[in-house]
Amino acid sequence: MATSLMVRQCLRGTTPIMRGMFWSRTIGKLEGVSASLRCKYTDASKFKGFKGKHKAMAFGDDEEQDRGPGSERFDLEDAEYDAVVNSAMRVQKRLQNEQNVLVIQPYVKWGPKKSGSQPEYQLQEAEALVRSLPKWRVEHSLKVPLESLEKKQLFGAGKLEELKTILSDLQTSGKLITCIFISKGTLTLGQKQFLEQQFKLPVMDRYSVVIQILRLHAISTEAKLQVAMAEIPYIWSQMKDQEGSKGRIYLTESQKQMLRLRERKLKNELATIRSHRELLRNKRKQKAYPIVAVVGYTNAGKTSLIKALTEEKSLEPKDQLFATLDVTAHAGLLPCKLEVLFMDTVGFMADIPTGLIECFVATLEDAMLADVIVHVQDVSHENFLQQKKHVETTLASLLKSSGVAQSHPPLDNVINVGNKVDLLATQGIKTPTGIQHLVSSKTLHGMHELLEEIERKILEVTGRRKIIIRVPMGGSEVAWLYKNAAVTETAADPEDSQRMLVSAVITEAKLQQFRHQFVISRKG
Ligand SMILES: Nc1nc2c(ncn2[C@@H]2O[C@H](COP(=O)(O)OP(=O)(O)OP(=O)(O)O)[C@@H](O)[C@H]2O)c(=O)[nH]1
Ligand SMILES: [Mg+2]
Repeated sequence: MATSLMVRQCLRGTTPIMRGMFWSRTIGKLEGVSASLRCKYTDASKFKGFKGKHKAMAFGDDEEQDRGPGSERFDLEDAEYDAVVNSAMRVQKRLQNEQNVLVIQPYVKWGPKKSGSQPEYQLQEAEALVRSLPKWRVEHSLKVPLESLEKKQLFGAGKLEELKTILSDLQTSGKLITCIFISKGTLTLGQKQFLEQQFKLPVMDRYSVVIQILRLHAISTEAKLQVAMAEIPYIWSQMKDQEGSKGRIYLTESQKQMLRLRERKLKNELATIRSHRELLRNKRKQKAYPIVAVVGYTNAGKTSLIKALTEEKSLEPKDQLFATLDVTAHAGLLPCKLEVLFMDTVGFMADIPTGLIECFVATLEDAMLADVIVHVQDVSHENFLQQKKHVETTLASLLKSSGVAQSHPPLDNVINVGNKVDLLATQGIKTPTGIQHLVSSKTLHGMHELLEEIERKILEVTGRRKIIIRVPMGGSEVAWLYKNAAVTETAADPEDSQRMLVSAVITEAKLQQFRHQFVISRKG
């Protein structure tokens, strides 16, 4: 049901001939794979052996597939909840409006609480978060050194006066600031209320800005549920603060009950989706499609790289943080013509509160169970080494906490790829330490070499071999090979007109089976 629905959806816009081709080639072979159209690379010479045949498949963009058949629908729209989340996050209603934002990046100058990232880069990232929201723009931004980020009112009296003067100078110089983004994970409700009184403007923290972006970018049911789930710890934390510091009750008993019920329902719903996802994963494993997960820091070019590797036109890279929130799979061909699935994933980012990340961890399970992981890094970014470190540390801890590490080799199946090489000075580019391939998803530089490396790694980790085998013309051997291996080429045998040469990629186990069935039994 799920497959046929998705296939039907994906075939919209294709011609009858294409549809015919699709049904005959795909059904019973690729589970849940969508439209397959031929198209050429702009610079095909760079892609020897990779002719551009591809298919795209999006796990997570089909509701039936997301949820599993027969599951009940959970309505995310709830006026009572909206009232609660709006007051906790403050900005929902203003999301559609234009905002001129003053970005403040507080940072600890010395001591153990000093962040690993330099404040310049943290500020750049904070600005990029604001720019990821349509109609929001950075009117002014500044870094503020502090002794600690844990003070009750965040800023001391002197610093606060300084900031108020800066704000009033900006207003008098004609810059109309409409809200203040303090780029710290979470501000307590007390801090927010105090600062809003002082600045007479709405104040947002990193958690609430990221949630706004995620809400906008969530497309699939799973992503929407995950974002809804990610909001709940934030509301609880804001409520706790209000009760603790002021002794007032921020949520009524019925609102608390509503929140608990919503949390429970979301958990159940996500659990159902995840068990269905696991089922799909197992099906894919049975079909023996090797899987290449593409991971990396947000905006590194993961989606662009997959688009370049698969020619999948529907993929839309965007200059926004957290543009991709759904794990999607896109079929591509390796130079040996073996079909593989490239999985696009959610980007990583430093200084994101744990409550937020946790909701997206399960989405990354598919990536963690992949045969090969391509770690895309933006080598044109000044801070790319720090970004690399952040992704590696997070991936390693995800592997450990999810228990995947026991069943899967630790990150030794990773290929480190440096993307956006076209943005580096052309003279004397040196491959940075730890990077195996320098590529440009824009100019397609280095793509063929990368595909060859992916192929080498895939064959190694999945125990597959490339073989050329001589079989009787039209015999059952050929049919067997088509069923059990990836046949990449067939040709007439120049030495024997009764035989043909079949090139195939096959696992060692299947090769043994072939020998047993056709070579040994014939001898016997
Ligand atoms: N110049 C240049 N720009 C690139 C290259 N690869 C990607 N970009 C640009 O970088 C931006 C981000 O690209 P995406 O592919 O969306 O990045 P992503 O890693 O998928 O980002 P998220 O999904 O948000 O985590 C887009 O504006 C791309 O056009 C490249 O090789 N060269
Ligand atoms: Mg993306």
